[in-house]
Amino acid sequence: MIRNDTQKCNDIGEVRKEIDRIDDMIVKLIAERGQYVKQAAGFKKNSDDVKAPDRVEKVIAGVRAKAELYRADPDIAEAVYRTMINCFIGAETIEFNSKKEV
Ligand SMILES: O=C(O)C(=O)C[C@]1(C(=O)O)C=C[C@@H](O)C=C1
Repeated sequence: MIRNDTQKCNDIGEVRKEIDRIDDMIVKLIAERGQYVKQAAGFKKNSDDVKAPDRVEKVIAGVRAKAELYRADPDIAEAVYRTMINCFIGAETIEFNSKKEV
């Protein structure tokens, strides 16, 4: 759930409790996203397909637009996504190579 009604915190403990709550959601979503990225490997023919640079740029453009909509910093969203997708390409490459060997 997206909450735009952020709470006014009274101390750093309250701030960190909210950050920990949000991190729990983010990590769960990274895990879920990762499962779909692994599945993507099964539909690809070669390592260029795995890297899919055109798709990466589409994802980044979409993420920047969503960041504007939700009042997040688009540069932060892009940097986070570029790092995350690079890591996912690594995981997808391992998955792709393991399927090839079967
Ligand atoms: O869309 C794909 O083809 C994916 O494999 C997913 C994904 C991503 O994490 O968004 C990962 C690897 C590719 O570089 C492109 C995008």
